[in-house]
Amino acid sequence: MNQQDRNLELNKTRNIGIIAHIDAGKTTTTERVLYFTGRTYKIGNVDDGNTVMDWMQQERERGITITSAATACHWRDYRINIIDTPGHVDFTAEVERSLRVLDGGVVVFDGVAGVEAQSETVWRQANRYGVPRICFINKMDRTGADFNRCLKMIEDRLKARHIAVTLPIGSGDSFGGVIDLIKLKAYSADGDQNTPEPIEIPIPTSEKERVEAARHQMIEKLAELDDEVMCAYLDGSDLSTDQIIAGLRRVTLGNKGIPVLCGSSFRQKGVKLLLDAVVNFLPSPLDTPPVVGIDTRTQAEVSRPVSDDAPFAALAFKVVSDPFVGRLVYLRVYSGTVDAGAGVMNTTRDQKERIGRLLVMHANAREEITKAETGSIIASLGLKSTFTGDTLCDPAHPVLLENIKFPEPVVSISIEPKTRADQDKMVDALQKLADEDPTFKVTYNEETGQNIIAGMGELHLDVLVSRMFTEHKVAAKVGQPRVAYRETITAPARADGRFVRQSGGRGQYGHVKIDIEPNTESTAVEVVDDIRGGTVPKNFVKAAAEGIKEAAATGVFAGYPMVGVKVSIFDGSYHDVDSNEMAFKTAGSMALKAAAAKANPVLLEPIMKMEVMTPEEYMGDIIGDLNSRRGHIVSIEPRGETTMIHAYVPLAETFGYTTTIRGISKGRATSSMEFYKYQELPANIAKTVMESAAVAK
Ligand SMILES: Nc1nc2c(ncn2[C@@H]2O[C@H](COP(=O)(O)OP(=O)(O)OP(=O)(O)O)[C@@H](O)[C@H]2O)c(=O)[nH]1
Repeated sequence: MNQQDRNLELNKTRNIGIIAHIDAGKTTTTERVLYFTGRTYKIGNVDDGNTVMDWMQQERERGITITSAATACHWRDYRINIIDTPGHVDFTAEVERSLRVLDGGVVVFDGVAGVEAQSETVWRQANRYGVPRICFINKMDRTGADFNRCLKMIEDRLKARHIAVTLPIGSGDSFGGVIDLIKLKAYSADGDQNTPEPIEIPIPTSEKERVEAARHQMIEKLAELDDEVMCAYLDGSDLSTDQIIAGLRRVTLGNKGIPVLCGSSFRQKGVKLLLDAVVNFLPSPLDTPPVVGIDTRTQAEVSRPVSDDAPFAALAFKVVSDPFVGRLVYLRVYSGTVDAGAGVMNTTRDQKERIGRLLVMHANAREEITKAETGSIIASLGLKSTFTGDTLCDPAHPVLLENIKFPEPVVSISIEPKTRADQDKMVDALQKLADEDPTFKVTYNEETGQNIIAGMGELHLDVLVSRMFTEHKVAAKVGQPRVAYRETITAPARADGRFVRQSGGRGQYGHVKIDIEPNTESTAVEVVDDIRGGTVPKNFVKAAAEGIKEAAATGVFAGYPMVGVKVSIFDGSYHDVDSNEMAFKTAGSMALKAAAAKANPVLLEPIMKMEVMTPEEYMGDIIGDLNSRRGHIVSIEPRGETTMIHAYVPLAETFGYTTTIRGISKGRATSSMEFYKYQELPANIAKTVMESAAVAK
């Protein structure tokens, strides 16, 4: 297909994510973007609960973004596909999956709070995916907002080379607009949606010197990072606007520097310049490297060019049960095109699938299309067994792209419906929610007869339980949250697993010898076949390895999954008649249990990285409370009139924390936390946990 036949030239497409810490203003910024790009005709406000992006009832009630809705809009003659990602770490899966499919990111910061811990996490995630970024220092109208402090924090905490391309005129109450350092123009506000230009004002005389210095600094930094700009700079010639933009684009795409803008989304200042920056500096799909996957026929690595003419390959990155249209699967098309109604191959599940309808999503409105092209982000209907992370491709050119990695849940609760009659409805609703959210797991505990749900934090589960009520009309009672402990070993050990039964006719015989040792590098349980001289046939070793893995998954001494263990099966014996795979599976499991018992087993507990922002007067009480929760205070920093406390706290001690700090601070302190790492549980607490695990059995 040539470029003219396309809906839009590929170089005029931007797939971006707006990513940031909770409350930095992502939703408000996205709303303004949608307004200026003409997709919404009324400005929505988060606080009134009428924004377009936060369309789920839950989000409206809580004023937070839970799912990342993909939405398409047009700016100048570019198409921008935006994925709104939530800032709450409990919903980290959303950020992870978005980063995987996006080409560029807009990182929004609160002008007062600056770089917060969660932004550091997201920044690191974005580094991992090599996503080029620009920054937007929002909320410059808030008292205490400080553009320079934010720049310094970007440098110190994110270790990023920032290049300020706009300057604020004043801040807080006197925030009067934004100066564009590239075009050397000042704007008081964005104006309405009928023009792409903001409302221009003369550069205030009092700002002239500062503007000159900042522009000089911008060009100098750019010259340091970009050879072409350096040449022009050394020539002594004045750089043109186009030269500066092209230089900034190269530096951003090369992840060498980060253009930084500022404004106030709420007051509609600086958002149109931000849109210009998105199209000027962030990559089009053509700027990203070709996607790499495995040819499932040959197992060879293959790369697919970013072209409509290449075979179709796409990644499913989100599943939503839409109450009106059904199961929507969001796809990022990496190469080729696909028609509505086409038969495709799901290589992750080795299954044929049929794409029904294709939709471009505009927040909560949808537009039907007949063909999805390379580089697009679209939603499809009709896919029955495609899940988040799956690859869809042309059946004649099968390719498997890397799956999206999600963290394992760290907290679980039991759940039962309020009325017996609702049991089936509840299970169905939970399955639908788990289908949408890869960090939410539903299991049934045979021993207790309870349904267990597990997720990334108390809030995560709380939101899912309320969604079950609002969207699926099932009311449920939940138990106390329980920590997802892990088992591991701290010393090497060796043991035999011997399973022998002799009862009448054919008996059972399985025997393996194993060595186990801790592996702090990984959370996996790795089993290797070290059998020499065929003392045990391969298929029996494989069965024993399966037995070891199964035993490790359900735990060997306290019923929690085992992590970080290396197992080597180095010897054993078999019997010509009595040996079979089942017997070796059991022997493997017995060997692991015996070896683990000798290897100083310990329980690990999840530790959360917590951040509390509080007025100074409550600091003492909050720290006292954190200490009583086995918390470890990492740092205390003044931030304007508030104080930021960083701490590590065991997850088990954080249940109900939001209510506690609300009490201590009369509602003025806020906290956020995210999973940090697993750490050995103190012996006295481990004893209690093991005793209660024994009782539950
Ligand atoms: N003063 C001021 N307030 C703002 C600005 N932008 C957003 N806010 C307010 O900040 C709060 C959080 O804004 P959101 O847009 O919901 O932030 P978010 O980052 O999307 O938050 P989550 O969706 O919960 O992750 C709301 O009360 C907004 O009205 C701004 O430019 N200035």
